[in-house]
Amino acid sequence: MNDSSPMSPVHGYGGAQLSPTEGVDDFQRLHSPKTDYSSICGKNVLVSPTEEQFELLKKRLEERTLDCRGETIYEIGIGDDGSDNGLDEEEYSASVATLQSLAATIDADVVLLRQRKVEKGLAGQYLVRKRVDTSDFMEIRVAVVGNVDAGKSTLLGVLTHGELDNGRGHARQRLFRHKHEMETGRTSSVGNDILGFDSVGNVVNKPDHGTLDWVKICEKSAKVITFIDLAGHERYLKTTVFGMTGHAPDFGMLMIGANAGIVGMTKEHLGLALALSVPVFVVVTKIDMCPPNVLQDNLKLLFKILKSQGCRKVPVMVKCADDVVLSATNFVSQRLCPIFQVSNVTGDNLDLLKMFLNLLTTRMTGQDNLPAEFQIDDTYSVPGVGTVVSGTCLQGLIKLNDTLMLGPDALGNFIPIAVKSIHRKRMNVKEVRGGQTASFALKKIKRSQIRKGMVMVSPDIKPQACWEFEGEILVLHHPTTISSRYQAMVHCGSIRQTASIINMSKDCLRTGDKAHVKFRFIKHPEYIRIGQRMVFREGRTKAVGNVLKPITNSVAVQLRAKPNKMQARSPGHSQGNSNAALQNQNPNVQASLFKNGKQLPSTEIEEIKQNLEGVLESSIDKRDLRTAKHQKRSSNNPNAASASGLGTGCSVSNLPANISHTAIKK
Ligand SMILES: Nc1nc2c(ncn2[C@@H]2O[C@H](COP(=O)(O)OP(=O)(O)OP(=O)(O)O)[C@@H](O)[C@H]2O)c(=O)[nH]1
Repeated sequence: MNDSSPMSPVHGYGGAQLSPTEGVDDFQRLHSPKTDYSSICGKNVLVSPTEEQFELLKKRLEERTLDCRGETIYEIGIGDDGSDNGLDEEEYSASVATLQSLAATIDADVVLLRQRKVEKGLAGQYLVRKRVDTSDFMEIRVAVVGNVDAGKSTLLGVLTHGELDNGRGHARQRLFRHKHEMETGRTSSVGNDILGFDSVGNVVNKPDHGTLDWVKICEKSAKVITFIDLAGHERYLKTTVFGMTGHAPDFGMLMIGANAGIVGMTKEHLGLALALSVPVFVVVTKIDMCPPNVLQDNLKLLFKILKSQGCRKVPVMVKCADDVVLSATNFVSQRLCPIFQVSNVTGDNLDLLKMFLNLLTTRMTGQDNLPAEFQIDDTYSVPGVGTVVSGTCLQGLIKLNDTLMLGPDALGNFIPIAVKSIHRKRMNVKEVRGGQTASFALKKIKRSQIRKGMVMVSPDIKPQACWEFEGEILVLHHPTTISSRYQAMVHCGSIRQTASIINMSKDCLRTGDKAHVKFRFIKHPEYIRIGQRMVFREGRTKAVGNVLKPITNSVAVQLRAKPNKMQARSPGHSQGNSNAALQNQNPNVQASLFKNGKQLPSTEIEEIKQNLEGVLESSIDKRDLRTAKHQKRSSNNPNAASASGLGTGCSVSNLPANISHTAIKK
């Protein structure tokens, strides 16, 4: 059955997935035995279906709701080929009645979204959503971005607390998490706010004296929107990038103040969402206080930017309920960019925005039978509970008391760990599945052993950490050129670590260049997956791309870690930072290179080096390289010619003895 058939979801709804699970569902669907739905293709099938057709219709409905985590949108009165559209009033009512009985069999409600006159009568779109299950709900994550003062926190305050703003920051007060945020009115951290909808699309948030009870909201909701409130100020860009990558948002809500227009970080945030393939919708706030000509000029510029080559979006101004349905049902296609104009003070168009949020559907629809993967974005130590980690389940199903592999630690190891309890939005649950965020209380582990960027995965995955990985990047901005050894922060999922370029397919990269690049993390190994989106940035320098290949077969030792003060004072460090870095990275080496605070004689170091042959890889920083080159020149040793390969990360064992030795000594 194709998408335009009378009993099929609207085209594009619920289709796209995030990269980690991309393709898996489709593959399984294509290869599982298919049911033949050809007998329920006609636009009249709902008018009076036979028993057999009814069963097929029910099966189809169940499949579709399962696919979209509990809901789907149906079209009534649209023929397969699109040429014979519409039903007369009687047929239409009979079809709606059939849809309602079908929905009742799967414990779902039916809500009319949009009805219209077509060539031969009526056609309509209906939302079929499973009724509330007090222990489960669909979760959609929306990252809220935009320049400082665009009204992000205010809008979230108004949406989640149901009270309008006074134009002087009243509504945002409840959302601030830090004293300095209260004082300055600026968001600095990644915050979460939730908005719950029941099965018929009503908002369930009911603040009690200004406070929201998350558990109550979740119990009453069929769908919960989690807003990831990000900082607008440039100073907090690192945190904002982390929010966009680490919290795996389904959508981005770009906020623009009507009077200020596209200023400051607006373009930066839009570019970030585009780079991470997060579909974006725009909310223009403060329309109550903006002169019409300024608003028009700013909207004109917004349209121009969205349509430009870099964005290639189709902007759609949402002015009525029909526009909402059309844009929500076609939104995941990523081309469409719905634009709302709202006021947090007068409440103008907030209904349309709420309706749109109610219709958004998750982009992660992974299957439960895939091996579980959970990325950690925060850690806590909760009195009486112990160590708690929060994050997003990227795929699979995690149940209470499951044992998962947690890691990688500084040595790249994963350890088995049991899940003691699971919370979703502060609600105690027994399981969490792909696309949902959760917090786990863990057994027998200290908070200090866990960091953001670690993962918890099913032992079936046999996870491996990597120091190095290959990626394909596009440089969005760099004032001059990027060459080998350039270091910047890699953001990839919840990983946030400086990495250096060890080699690349071009000599140097300028703004707009694409290249195949090999990266090396400088502090510790990480768990990354093929196809993950990544951002590589330092200040305003920015490159985006994909992970092509984690290099998991070697535990590379880094010789370029910055010496910390302790190391600088250590006797070994007075002879160079390389040994200190070796110490940092590998306790096996740590024990051996220094004894009683004194560096071992070079012969012994050489011996250790040989023992580690085939295991350790090293990179040598600029200073080491210079020293190596200097040594090469002064000794005029023909073997030293291979030192030119140092920049690409030779292994210690491959280096000519004098050079590796010198590098270690230096
Ligand atoms: N008149 C009017 N004022 C608004 C509206 N929305 C927000 N404001 C005011 O704009 C100011 C800034 O709003 P915030 O919500 O703090 O802006 P923000 O985007 O969250 O700023 P950061 O947290 O620093 O990124 C506050 O004083 C709000 O009261 C609106 O629709 N109309």
